[in-house]
Amino acid sequence: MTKPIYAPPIYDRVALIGLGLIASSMAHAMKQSGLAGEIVGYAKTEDTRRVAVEIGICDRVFGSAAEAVQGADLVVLAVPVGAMAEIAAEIGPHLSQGACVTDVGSVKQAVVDAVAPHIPAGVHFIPGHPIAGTEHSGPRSGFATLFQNRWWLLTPMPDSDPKAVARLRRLCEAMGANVDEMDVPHHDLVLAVTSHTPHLIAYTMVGVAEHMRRVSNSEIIKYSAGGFRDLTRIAASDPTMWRDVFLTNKEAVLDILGRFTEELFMLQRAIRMGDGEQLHAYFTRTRAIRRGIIEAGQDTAAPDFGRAAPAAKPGE
Ligand SMILES: NC(=O)C1=CN([C@@H]2O[C@H](COP(=O)(O)OP(=O)(O)OC[C@H]3O[C@@H](n4cnc5c(N)ncnc54)[C@H](O)[C@@H]3O)[C@@H](O)[C@H]2O)C=CC1
Ligand SMILES: O=C(O)C(=O)Cc1ccc(O)cc1
Repeated sequence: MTKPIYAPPIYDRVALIGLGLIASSMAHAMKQSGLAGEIVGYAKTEDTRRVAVEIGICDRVFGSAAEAVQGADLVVLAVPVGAMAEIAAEIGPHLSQGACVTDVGSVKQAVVDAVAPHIPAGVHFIPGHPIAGTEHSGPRSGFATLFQNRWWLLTPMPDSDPKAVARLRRLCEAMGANVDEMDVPHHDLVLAVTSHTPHLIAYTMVGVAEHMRRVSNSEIIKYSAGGFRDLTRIAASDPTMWRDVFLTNKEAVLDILGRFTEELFMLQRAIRMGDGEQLHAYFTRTRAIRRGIIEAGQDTAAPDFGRAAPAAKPGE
């Protein structure tokens, strides 16, 4: 039998700030492959801290972020984007020299603006974003394979130390992700197209169904066909997280939403005019995009991840 090869951990002590879906998935992935010497955590509530120790995602937990980051060589900010500034201000004076601070926020410019001013000289700040998730939240919703074959975008600062970036890249890759580097404004525009506006459309469509009093709620559940069902999964995503995404990536989302509305009006007109040729040509182009995603091996459907993971208990 071949012996497993144990590589040394990439970081000696990782501090996870916020212990929800992404932090707990990172913890599971790091534990599984021995990527961190020790994992410590901070969560706002006593209940979440207790769960984190109970399910083994943290070796130690702290009641303040300031305490949790002390002595850590990697600090991961895994809270909603709107909470980053407050956390960064709290941890800034307690960061160790040479440590790396990263985050997993879905928007990057707002995080850079919120966090960078609080990072002292001698500490590396390398923002990041795993393009992987589910509609679940809380410490129990995480699982080790979440990042497998998914993109993890890093948006290093212009003066980021290449060695610190390479080390963080190594961690993301060891958790199964493919890593790309991108500049911050480009990240926010790309994600507005691929993630943020689609979520808004899902929220809207489910809202429309809810407002249609002619169709009772029981009928919506009973007859929900594939398309609507998929949208309800997305529309079940965490309200705080998504409120923050739309408030902080406002310009890019409004830009894409404007384009979306123009296309929608164009399709609406084609339907009214009975222009089947235009509808067929349009749907043929969109089908090619879907096939391209599958050929690129990027269709690791989130609904399966959701089913694989136990749902979080309320309040976690
Ligand atoms: N859920 C997803 O699918 C993905 C989320 N992200 C990003 O990851 C980050 C974390 O998201 P999840 O892990 O999904 O969230 P989650 O809701 O599962 O966990 C968030 C954690 O932050 C804590 N928290 C919230 N507000 C706080 C505050 N003011 N101070 C201290 N702690 C606070 C919560 O108590 C919880 O422990 C967000 O910035 C989100 O944009 C990135 C990729 C995917
Ligand atoms: O659940 C899904 O389908 C997602 O789209 C997950 C997701 C949510 C937010 C992100 O910033 C990245 C990925």
